[in-house]
Amino acid sequence: MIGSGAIGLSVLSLLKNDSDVSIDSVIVAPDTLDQAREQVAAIAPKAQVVTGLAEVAQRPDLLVECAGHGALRAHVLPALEQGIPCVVVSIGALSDVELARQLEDAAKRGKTQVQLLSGAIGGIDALAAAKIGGLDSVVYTGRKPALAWKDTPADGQFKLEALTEPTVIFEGPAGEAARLFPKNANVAATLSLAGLGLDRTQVRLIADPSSKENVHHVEASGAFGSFEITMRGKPLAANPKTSALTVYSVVRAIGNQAHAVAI
Ligand SMILES: NC(=O)C1=CN([C@@H]2O[C@H](COP(=O)(O)OP(=O)(O)OC[C@H]3O[C@@H](n4cnc5c(N)ncnc54)[C@H](O)[C@@H]3O)[C@@H](O)[C@H]2O)C=CC1
Ligand SMILES: O=C([O-])CC(=O)C(=O)O
Repeated sequence: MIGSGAIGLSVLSLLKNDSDVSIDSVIVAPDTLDQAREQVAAIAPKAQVVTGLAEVAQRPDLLVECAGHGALRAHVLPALEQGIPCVVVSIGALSDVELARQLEDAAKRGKTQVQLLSGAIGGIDALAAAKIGGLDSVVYTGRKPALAWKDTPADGQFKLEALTEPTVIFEGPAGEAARLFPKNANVAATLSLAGLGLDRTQVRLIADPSSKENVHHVEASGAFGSFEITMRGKPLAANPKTSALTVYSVVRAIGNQAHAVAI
C-alpha cells in the first residue's frame, strides 16, 4: 500500500480480519516515516513501513495507491514498468493527460494493468458501459460543506466562513475543474475518464454552508437512455475532503483480487 493518511489507515483497519489479504508493506513519504511507523504498528504490526518499492522485501501481488497525486509518478509508474498490477484512487492526477499516457505505456511495457477505482462515486460501471453505445451528455455537480473548499481557489474568491447560502464556486469543463481544484477533482476526473472526457464532461462545484456531506450528483444521457445518481457521502473525520465510501471502494477492490468471488 502507498499512503498512511485518512484512507490508508482506515483501509488497514478494515482489512485486519481478512485472512485472504496481507498488507506486507506501506510506502510513506520520508518526512512522515516516524509517525507512520507508530500509526501502522498499532493497526497492522506485521507490515513494514518504508519509503519506496526498492525497500520492499517481497514482490507484491498488488500495489494499492491511496496517497496523493505525486505517488503515481513516484511509485505507481515504476511498479507498472516492473509488471506489478496497481489500483489507484488519486484519479484527479490523470487529468494530466501526459501522466495518464505514461501510466498506460508503463502498464503495456510491464504487461500488466492499472485499475482506476470508483472511489467516492457510484455508477461508473453504468457510465463506462453506456459510453460504448455513445454518450450525449454527462453533467456532474459536486456539493461540499463550505469549509471543505479551504485552501482551494474558492478560498479568497469567496468568504467561505461567512457563506449563508449554497454558492457555485466553479462551473466549466472537467479538465479545468481538475486543474483548479486538484485535491477535489477525483470524482470529476473519474467521470470524465469513464465517460465523455475532460473537455465534454460538465462540472459545477458548490460550497454549501448547511451541508455536512459530500454530495455527488451525476446526470448522463446517450444511446442507452439516461441515468441520474446522487451520492450523499459522509466525510472521513481524519480528512473531511474525502468521503468514507472511498475507503470501502479500496477495500472492495483488494477483496476482489483476493477472494474466490469478485463483485
Ligand atoms: N477517487 C476518489 O474518489 C477519491 C480519491 N481521493 C484521493 O486519495 C488520496 C488519499 O486521500 P486521503 O487519504 O484522504 O489523504 P491524506 O492527506 O489523509 O493522506 C495522504 C497520505 O499519503 C501520503 N503521501 C503523499 N504523497 C506520497 C508519496 N509520494 N509517497 C508516499 N506517501 C505519500 C501523505 O504523507 C499522507 O499521509 C488523495 O490523492 C485524494 O485526492 C480522495 C477521496 C476520493
Ligand atoms: O468526495 C470525495 O471523497 C472526494 C471528492 O469529491 C473528489 O476528490 O472529487
